[in-house]
Amino acid sequence: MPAHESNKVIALEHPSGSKAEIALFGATVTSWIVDDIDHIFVSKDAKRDGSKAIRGGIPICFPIFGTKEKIALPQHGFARNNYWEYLGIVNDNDEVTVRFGLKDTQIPQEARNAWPHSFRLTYTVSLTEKSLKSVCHLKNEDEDTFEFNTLLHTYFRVTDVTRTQVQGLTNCEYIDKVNAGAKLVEENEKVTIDGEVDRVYKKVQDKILLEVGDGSSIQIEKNNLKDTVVWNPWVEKAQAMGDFGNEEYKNMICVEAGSVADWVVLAGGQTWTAGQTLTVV
Ligand SMILES: O=P(O)(O)OC[C@H]1O[C@@H](O)[C@H](O)[C@@H](O)[C@@H]1O
Repeated sequence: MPAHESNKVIALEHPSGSKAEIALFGATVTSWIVDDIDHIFVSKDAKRDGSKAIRGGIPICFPIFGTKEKIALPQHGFARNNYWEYLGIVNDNDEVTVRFGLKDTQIPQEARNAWPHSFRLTYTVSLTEKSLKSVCHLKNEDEDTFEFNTLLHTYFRVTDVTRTQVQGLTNCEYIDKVNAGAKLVEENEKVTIDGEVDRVYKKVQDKILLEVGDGSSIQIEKNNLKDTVVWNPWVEKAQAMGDFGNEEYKNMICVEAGSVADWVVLAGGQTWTAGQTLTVV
């Protein structure tokens, strides 16, 4: 991709005034504005030249989440680190939809060697007055079965993370990544943030609610995704990240819908569809 196109962004506008922007790099949603408020966080220090996954927005983790010993891919896989093909916008009265595509032939040979499968990933982002829907369609173009993980790594913009609350995780088992991977059960009715949090909640109900802390809430509804990751880097991790401001942990919370605790198995020739809808309520 020529350098001048490396930060190319597709803009969506709905007749109601809601707006969204999606970067071709990683097909990463970088803005979602409803009633003049941008609900998506992107760091002021995010790299926007294709040299690194965009720090913020909704990067897509695929085909792995985190790192995997046996698969020599960078953390969270290759989908967020490559340019996707722009497949066009469709406008109808109720929603504006854009489509992007990523195939194995579009990713570097090194990544194809690490995860040697033929696939076609189509990603649609639809904007309505109050909602943003993201859907992944994955086709296994091999004859053999493959396994993968995927996750919509959504960074929400908040004014004070200590005032946010996540509702809907009660009684879910979770892996506490800041506690040596301890397996715990969520006992709180609402999850709050007052320190570093990095948890993989398993088998989560499809509708959960993020109370932003200023009176507004965002409903996060996932479809065909089992798990929810909640992440805030807090002080030390924020300082350690080169593409994240030292104080920015106060203004974001990641609530990430995915299937990451177990592999998803997709037989040759089959298609798998999953996604999330965010709605300002
Ligand atoms: O720095 P990255 O690769 O974008 O990852 C950010 C975070 O992403 C979260 O989803 C993970 O649970 C964290 O462990 C990780 O630190």
